[in-house]
Amino acid sequence: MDNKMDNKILIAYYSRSGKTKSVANIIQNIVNGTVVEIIPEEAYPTDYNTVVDQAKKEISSGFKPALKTKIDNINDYDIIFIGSPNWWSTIAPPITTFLSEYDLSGKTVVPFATHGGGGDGHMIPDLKALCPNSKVLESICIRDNDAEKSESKISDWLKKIGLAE
Ligand SMILES: Cc1cc2nc3c(=O)[nH]c(=O)nc-3n(C[C@H](O)[C@H](O)[C@H](O)COP(=O)(O)O)c2cc1C
Repeated sequence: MDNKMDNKILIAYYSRSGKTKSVANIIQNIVNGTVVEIIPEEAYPTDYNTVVDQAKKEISSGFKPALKTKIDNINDYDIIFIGSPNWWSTIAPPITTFLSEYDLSGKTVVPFATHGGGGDGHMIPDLKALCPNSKVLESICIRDNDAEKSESKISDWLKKIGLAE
């Protein structure tokens, strides 16, 4: 697959503290495509303990925060990378909103995640449940402190799943 020829790749991510953003940018450098940051209308608190508490409540109640980010042309994309930090072993609520707002049926979805030591928990089954009619490729999960220096790992993964040469 020559991704540099068709620009039908979307790389959508949520990142509160920049780690998932770094991974998104590394992916973009390799596969090209359009990077879109998923921004909630209300930013999450910068204080760690406050956001951890808030996230716990949001996740347990299934809260879907409104998004500032709107994608008008989602149907232009065939391959959609979706990046999230691990929050309480699952995807961050803005990603839950994103997957609920956009119908990705028939598209190829490529999850990527960052974590603080717990790996990807149940992020992938939770994500798959929100896009049941998509083809979900093998994901990658990067430790937060390794995000900026994970180029070769990311490149190997992209080759393995057939999205890089
Ligand atoms: C609200 C919250 C919950 C988190 N829960 C987990 C967790 O359950 N397991 C884990 O390994 N890391 C957890 N982390 C750490 C983040 O997944 C990790 O630092 C991630 O790389 C942050 O990504 P970002 O910089 O793109 O926001 C949590 C962080 C936050 C803010």
